[in-house]
Amino acid sequence: MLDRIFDGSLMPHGHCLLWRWDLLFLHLGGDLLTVMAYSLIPFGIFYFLHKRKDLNFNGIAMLFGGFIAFCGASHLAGLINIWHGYYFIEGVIKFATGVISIVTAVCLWRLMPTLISIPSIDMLKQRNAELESLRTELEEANKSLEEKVKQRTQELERQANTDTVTGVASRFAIMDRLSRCYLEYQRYHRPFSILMIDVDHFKDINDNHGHQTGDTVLHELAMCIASNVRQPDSVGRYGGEEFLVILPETPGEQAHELADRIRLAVEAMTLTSNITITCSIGVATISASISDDGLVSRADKALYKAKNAGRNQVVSYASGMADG
Ligand SMILES: Nc1nc2c(ncn2[C@@H]2O[C@H](COP(=O)(O)OP(=O)(O)OP(=O)(O)O)[C@@H](O)[C@H]2O)c(=O)[nH]1
Repeated sequence: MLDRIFDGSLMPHGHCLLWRWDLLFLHLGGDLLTVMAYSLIPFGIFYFLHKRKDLNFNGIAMLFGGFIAFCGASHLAGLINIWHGYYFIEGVIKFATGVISIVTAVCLWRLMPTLISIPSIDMLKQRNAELESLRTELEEANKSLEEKVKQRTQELERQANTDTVTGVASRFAIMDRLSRCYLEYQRYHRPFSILMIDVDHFKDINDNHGHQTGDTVLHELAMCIASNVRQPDSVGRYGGEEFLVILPETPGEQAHELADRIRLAVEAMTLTSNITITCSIGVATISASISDDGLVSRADKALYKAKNAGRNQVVSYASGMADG
């Protein structure tokens, strides 16, 4: 059997071409170029697949590469057979080429729907443009959402920091300011004072004129206090009819003077409800021995003293008063 396969004694193909140089040149040149090309193409395919591992056409590409390689081998056998008669080997190679070609063709047709569904460059460009416009829309929506969140956060912060009845700082905000003043005092030794202001007999206003009027009085009082302090000072509602004023860079004596100015201004105030009110004020100044809470407690003690002494007066905390 092997003898038959490797029997090169059959008539070489060159005899059919009558060994004419022009025919030999055409067959030889054509086959040689084809063999070279058919050897390079499979390598090109394998190199491409190696570089593009994301493509899922490995099977068909390998078949295609194999089919080309076998075609090249057929042409090579044809070349050899010009001088030798190995037609059996050429036949085997041709048959194998035929089989692999048919398999490749069948696989190609089966793959056709997938291949056709691969989007064209134009389709990809159009999809890309659609995605770009979608991205722009999303960015704009995101911007407007961020703006709304920012506005809402500012609004919530404003609500948390502002007392709704009086319009001055809420208890939370004024206590926060006090903590910061205290930290600054600890770090830079900047003195500051506080005033605790309380309306005298405010309960009577509520009882005689109603809660609504009471609210209006609190609002007008807050505005009066705010208009009598400097820009760096802070006014906040400590609770009920009590107001806390923080006076940065203000020693006790100046704070007392300012408190008395406020007291007089409140006394002279013309309220929309035609009521007159007075207030009592406790003054305390920071010192090394106390905390911010201790300072509030001292102002409360001084206020208590002012109330007990007959109201409508200012009392500064003195060391004789017991700390609360
Ligand atoms: N209208 C109004 N009244 C309030 C508010 N918060 C507290 N009050 C009232 O303020 C009054 C405080 O009364 P008291 O603590 O007895 O003090 P006072 O009547 O001012 O008497 P002295 O402080 O001792 O001069 C109470 O009647 C509370 O109901 C508020 O937001 N609005």
